[in-house]
Amino acid sequence: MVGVKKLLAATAVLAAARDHEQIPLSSKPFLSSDYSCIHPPYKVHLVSRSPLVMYLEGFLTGGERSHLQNLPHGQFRDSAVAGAAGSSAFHSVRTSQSTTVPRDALVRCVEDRALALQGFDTPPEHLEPIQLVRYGPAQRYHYHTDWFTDAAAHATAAQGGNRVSSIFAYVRAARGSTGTGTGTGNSSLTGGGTNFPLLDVPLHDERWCRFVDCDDEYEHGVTFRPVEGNAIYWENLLPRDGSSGGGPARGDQRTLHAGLPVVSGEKIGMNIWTREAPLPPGVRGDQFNPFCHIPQSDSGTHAHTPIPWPQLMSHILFGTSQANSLHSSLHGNLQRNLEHTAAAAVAVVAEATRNETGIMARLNFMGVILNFLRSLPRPCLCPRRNDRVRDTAVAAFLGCILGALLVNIVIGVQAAREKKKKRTMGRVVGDLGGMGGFSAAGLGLGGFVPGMMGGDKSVGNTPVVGSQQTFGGMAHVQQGRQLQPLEDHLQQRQQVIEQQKHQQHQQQQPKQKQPLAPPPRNSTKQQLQQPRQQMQQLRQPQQRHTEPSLLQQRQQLLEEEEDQPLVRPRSHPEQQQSKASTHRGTRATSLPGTPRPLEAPRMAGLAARPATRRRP
Ligand SMILES: O=C(O)CCC(=O)C(=O)O
Ligand SMILES: [Fe+2]
Repeated sequence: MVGVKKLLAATAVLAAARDHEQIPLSSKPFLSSDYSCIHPPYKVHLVSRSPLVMYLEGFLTGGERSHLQNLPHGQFRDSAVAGAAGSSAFHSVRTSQSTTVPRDALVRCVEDRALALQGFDTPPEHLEPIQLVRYGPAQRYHYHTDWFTDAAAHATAAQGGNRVSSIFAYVRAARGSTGTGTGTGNSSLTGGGTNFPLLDVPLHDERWCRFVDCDDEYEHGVTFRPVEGNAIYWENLLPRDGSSGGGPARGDQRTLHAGLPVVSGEKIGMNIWTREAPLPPGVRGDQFNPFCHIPQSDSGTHAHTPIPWPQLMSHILFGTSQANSLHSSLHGNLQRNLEHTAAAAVAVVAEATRNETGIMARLNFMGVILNFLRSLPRPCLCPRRNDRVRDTAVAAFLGCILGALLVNIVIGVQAAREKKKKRTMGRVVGDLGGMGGFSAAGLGLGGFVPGMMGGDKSVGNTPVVGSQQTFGGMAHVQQGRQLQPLEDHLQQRQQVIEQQKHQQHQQQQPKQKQPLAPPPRNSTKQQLQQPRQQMQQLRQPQQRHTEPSLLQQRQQLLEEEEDQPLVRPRSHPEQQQSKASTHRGTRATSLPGTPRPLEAPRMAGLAARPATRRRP
């Protein structure tokens, strides 16, 4: 027993040291016990009623932003998108990097805010783990929807259904890398706006220009400028009107959007996605994992209240009364806190068999293993990457076997001295099996089994079922034939723009080439109205078209356009800044393969057209 106690003491020191290490420096202030969740008085501005889009001014506090900005760089991985048949894939449609955020007190505070925004009825289990996405120069996220277009693969009832809503918040919009920690504003970020091409909202008031690119063409929909701390909220699914026949809710195509390329500087955004139903156990990372579990207080705010492990271990080692008190002190959390329940059970059994020294030693050692596993740093047992879960689980398992061997050798030596060889050998074999099984069970609860079930469900930034990446809509890009609805929208939209530009081009032809009667006085209005009517048709939800088209074509056009930015006359210095801030030149008007219109008439046409959002 003396040896075991020494082992306990060593374990305590090791665990305490690791517990200390696990908190990154930048996170300390927010993870300390005196952190309290205070929601900022953010303002809500309605952008669109249908689809519901709201602009949230000041959604994140400065402290929250700097905490999120200072996450270790290594945690960001190349973003993946949902592939066909439920797989995920890395694709040029998303060149940014992303990571999920550990659910510390600060992150849970932001989660609570996101839930409160959506009413008080959405349980936290509907929230996907919060995702950060980081863009450097030239990085972008092409047009996509956040709702899963391939619902059968990503949005079954068992997977929590589809994404009801999205909140995209600007965590950082500044120059340089987050490593410098100088997230002081967005003065040096250019590009990186969030564009909703199918949003049909006339934002005429000048006050919008702080948040949207007022200099943008009407046909481009709405481009939100990346303003630190602000966020966009939108609803992804159409209201159920009976036409879905009790089937899955349909996604709203008007929520198509893109993260436009960053030209210079760095942008970090944050995705908070809410599902229709609770996510399966394990996806949120800390719900059914006894080693990672953080109980929820009665008030609904999350509180991390584990019993210090040395205290827990002393309960296990000494006597029933402590075990009982431990049991009662855990009463409120029993159902959610399997770890403590298991430890208490070990203590109770140990107490009941106190007279049997051998059994006592074994049970105690099991308690030690349990507590040792529990005392390991959370990134170790609740790692952010699934492969680390596996590695750690395997390593811990081997450690347990070794530990069991050691104890049994000690017991064996003692027993041999007492000349009870036969009995000892039986006990050694029994101990090995028992402890190995116990260790496996503990590890299973601790993350191994959740990691195996359904692939990757632990918190992490590797491909994980429906939670760790932006999957929405990107199955379109993977499989051409699935692209149809959104492609069609984009192609038709492109055609409308094309047509409009063509008309303008015609109008700009020298007079001698148009010897016929001058156009009626309202011709300009007609020109503008016709495409606008067409655009409005496009923006109707659920409109289906059958002509084939390619989303990539539009992306190629955008790239071409960025390579050759247009110089346009600007009337206001703020307009120039606004334009520069999102790097939105006029979009190309021709399909790939067709010659680009000549620059001069195109510019002349643009100059003649009062189609920007900003009104005089
Ligand atoms: O970066 C942006 O502006 C938008 C990002 C986005 O839509 C996403 O991550 O799903
Ligand atoms: Fe998105």
